[in-house]
Amino acid sequence: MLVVLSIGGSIIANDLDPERFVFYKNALSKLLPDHQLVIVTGGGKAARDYINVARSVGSNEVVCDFIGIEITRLNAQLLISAFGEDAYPEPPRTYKEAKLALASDKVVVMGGVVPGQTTDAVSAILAEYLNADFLVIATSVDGVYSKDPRQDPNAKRYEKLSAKELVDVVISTEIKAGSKSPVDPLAAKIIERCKMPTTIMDGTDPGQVTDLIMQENLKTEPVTGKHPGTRIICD
Ligand SMILES: Nc1ncnc2c1ncn2[C@@H]1O[C@H](COP(=O)(O)OP(=O)(O)OP(=O)(O)O)[C@@H](O)[C@H]1O
Ligand SMILES: O=c1ccn([C@@H]2O[C@H](COP(=O)(O)O)[C@@H](O)[C@H]2O)c(=O)[nH]1
Repeated sequence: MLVVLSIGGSIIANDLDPERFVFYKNALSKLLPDHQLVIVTGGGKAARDYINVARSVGSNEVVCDFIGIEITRLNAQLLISAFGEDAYPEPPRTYKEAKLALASDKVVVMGGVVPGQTTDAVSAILAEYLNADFLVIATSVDGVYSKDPRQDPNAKRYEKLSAKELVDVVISTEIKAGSKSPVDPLAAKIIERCKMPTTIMDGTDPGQVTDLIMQENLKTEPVTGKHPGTRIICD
């Protein structure tokens, strides 16, 4: 099964703890015999810090985005280092490079591609382009809520959403370098158009991410009977 996994920078790189990269690599390595993996890493705190400085000194949003992209690529390089020989040695800079890299049968890890989007959109576009079987967005929140749960304690968490409903929830997200959202609007629109089976979940425990991918592959139900995160239903 070909899986595209977006790992939020907030999950893997917020405090730049090397253990987080090794923790993720160890968990995901269990998938390698049966899965092809393309991983897209986000920028996390470092990206937001750099973007804030750039904005403060007068950079426009495109320049801020380019700076964010560089940080996401640095995080990709750290994860590549953790995977060692199992990973393609460089983060691809384009979608086409990613497809070529995948032919190596190694784990492909990359960051951002072009301004005006986030790494969520990169992962959704890659999933469509590569005809992936499953897209997982591992982020810092346990699913999609009716509103930002950090701003509104009454926000409702969705276990399932149609792709159209996902678009409606995230469409008002600001298109601004460093913006916070479980998925950006472009990613949601791409998931809708290509009907990509997708789960958006808390990525704090990479073991849960790995378990979910194995269950998806075997078409089995979780032992607990409860699916993690929010499942996007595409019909
Ligand atoms: N409708 C919503 N449902 C869930 N979370 C939301 C919603 N709207 C905004 N958020 C916020 O989005 C945040 C997740 O986005 P964030 O950009 O931090 O994640 P990431 O992609 O994992 O990391 P990074 O952007 O650093 O790579 C949550 O902490 C939450 O506060
Ligand atoms: O394709 C891309 C990917 C990222 N960016 C910019 O980088 C930051 C950090 O990425 P996250 O996915 O949010 O962690 C993002 O906010 C954008 O400013 C980009 O422009 N293009």
